Amino acid sequence: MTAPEGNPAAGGWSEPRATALLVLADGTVLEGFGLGATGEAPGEVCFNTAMTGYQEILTDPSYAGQIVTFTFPHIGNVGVNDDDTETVNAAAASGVRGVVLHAAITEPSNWRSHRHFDAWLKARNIVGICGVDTRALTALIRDNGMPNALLAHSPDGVFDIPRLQREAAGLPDMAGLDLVPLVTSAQRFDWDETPWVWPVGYGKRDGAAHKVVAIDYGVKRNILRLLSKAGCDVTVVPSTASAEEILALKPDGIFLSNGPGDPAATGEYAVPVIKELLDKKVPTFGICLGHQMMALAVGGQTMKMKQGHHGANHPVQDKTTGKVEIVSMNHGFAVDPASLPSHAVETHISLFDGSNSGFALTDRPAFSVQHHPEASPGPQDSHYLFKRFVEMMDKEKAKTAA
Ligand SMILES: NC(=O)CC[C@H](N)C(=O)O
Repeated sequence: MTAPEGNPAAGGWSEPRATALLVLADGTVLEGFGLGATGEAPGEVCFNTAMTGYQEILTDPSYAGQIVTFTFPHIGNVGVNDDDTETVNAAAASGVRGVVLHAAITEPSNWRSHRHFDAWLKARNIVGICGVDTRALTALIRDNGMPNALLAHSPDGVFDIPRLQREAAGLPDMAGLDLVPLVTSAQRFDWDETPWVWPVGYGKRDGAAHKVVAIDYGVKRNILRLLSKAGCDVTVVPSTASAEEILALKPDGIFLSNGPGDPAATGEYAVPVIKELLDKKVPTFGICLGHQMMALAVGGQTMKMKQGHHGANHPVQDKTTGKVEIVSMNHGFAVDPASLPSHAVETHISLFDGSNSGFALTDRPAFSVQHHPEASPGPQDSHYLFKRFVEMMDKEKAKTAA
């Protein structure tokens, strides 16, 4: 345990007392200092290598059921603001369960900051720990995979360690977990009557708007923003919407969102709907979980990754153009490219490990990517994919008009 400088909870350098523990499923206990909400948070521990964007990461509903370890040591020092939250659905306020930091949170120093990061974590009920050797924890995840853990924060420093170890060992595996119900919207939002409708005129192209139905498996705000900016009228429907309900909205295109958990666990309700929509040849674009579910819908398979991809500087190659893009990634499952049928052509690959990062159908207007083209970790290399989706809808519309 490293006593973080300036942390009042540390009790000075001489006798720091742990006020938080990260208890891994194998019984390993990492001691540190509590921050954010108090209490106990169960989850799968992953690491994220991004140096910026902690607010976007911690409000991305795809992290539901997970505890995020930041490899970057200083997190929280630019505070939090009201604009960068990725959660759209208020009910999904605490997708992520916990946060593991190296250094203590400092006073915010940024002109955009509205709030102290620690107060924000508390308000969103996210349990946190700092003072952890996050390099060692990351190396452990790299070598052994993402472990389940209980993150306990108790300001009085009293912990029942054997119970925490027992409970951590008994947590369910992420593989097989459908976490979409935790984060999806509860009902369909009518285009004209919902605050989710992006204001008319917000970055829209003149005329020629496409009506896009976005299926919300835990959608990120910036995806809706960029769809809107690319010229789409967006209606958000819950993950349980039927193909019939969706088709009744007469969409020019379908968007399949990102989301948490195991894509294969959504096979009962989401995948058959996607299959039906694809069979109707409605132009379709999927991101991350949406990409994985689209692969399942065409008969492909997904698999659990060992350490997953969570970061903001992953190189991906667009095989259709040869171009390399620097992208944000956040996934613990991946599409097995060998399982894809012959009418699904791999379009993108991760240059870190060669894993699949996108495919397109050759017999239907549909494509999807594993990475996050909406994210802007500095580079905005993948924003062109929204344009590609709009051009696909333009083409399909021209076909039906002809
Ligand atoms: N960002 C996402 O949509 C994540 C997809 C899926 N839950 C995974 O971990 O692979």
